[in-house]
Amino acid sequence: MPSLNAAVQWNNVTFSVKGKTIIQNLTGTFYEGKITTLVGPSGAGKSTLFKLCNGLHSADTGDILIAGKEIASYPPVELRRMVGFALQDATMIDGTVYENLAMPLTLQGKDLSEEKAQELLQLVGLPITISNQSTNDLSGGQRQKLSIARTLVNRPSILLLDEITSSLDRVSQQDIEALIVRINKNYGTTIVWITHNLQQARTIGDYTWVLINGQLIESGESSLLDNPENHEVRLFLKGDHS
Ligand SMILES: Nc1ncnc2c1ncn2[C@@H]1O[C@H](COP(=O)(O)OP(=O)(O)OP(=O)(O)O)[C@@H](O)[C@H]1O
Repeated sequence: MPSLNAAVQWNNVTFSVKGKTIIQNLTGTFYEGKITTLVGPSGAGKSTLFKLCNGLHSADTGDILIAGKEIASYPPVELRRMVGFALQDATMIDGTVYENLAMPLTLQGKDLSEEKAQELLQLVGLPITISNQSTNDLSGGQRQKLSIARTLVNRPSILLLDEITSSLDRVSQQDIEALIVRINKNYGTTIVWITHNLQQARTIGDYTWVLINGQLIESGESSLLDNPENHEVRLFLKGDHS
């Protein structure tokens, strides 16, 4: 394997809520500039990993290193800029496309130029003419594209995607998949993508993690999904686990 840098390094990370262990002694790497897909049964702890990764949760024990530095050493604002987060429901403020796009900068007391807004809309495949339209008029696929464009305003080096295509039709899904691959290739952005769609995990991922009961049961190149070594992973892939 060519030598790869760690964008996020997990060393023996454990995290509990109200006495219940949610992430157990997890060690692994999200590689810089690569797409890692994250699969596992419902409740396995996938979204919790993301919250640990952008500072919404703190590990009880173990270390999380981002670009080689302990996560707690980053000021929260810098961490949120470095680590972008897009969710399934693509929450919008009540306002125009432009206002939503500008929001990450507005919150920092900065402006988003018209040129930059247009560049981002074009990048994600939205017509620049919708800039002044209300987000209420957008389709599900358009909202998700806008949500992704909004995370790119801060030029994150790591992008966490939590089931961003699960409520979309097949065509919009493929559109978003192509967009994420484009972002990864054009900007070298490290992508981590939680998905319940195993076909998507296999085709989009360079690497895949299988998380079951808070444990990283198997990880490696995404082709592992064709022939996993672990019995529990085989059961999960057959649909016997969720
Ligand atoms: N704030 C909380 N308080 C109590 N339990 C929590 C909390 N957050 C998460 N959990 C529990 O932690 C476990 C992991 O949840 P998480 O949302 O990370 O799983 P997931 O793999 O992302 O699931 P899904 O695929 O259904 O989204 C679940 O059992 C959940 O109920």
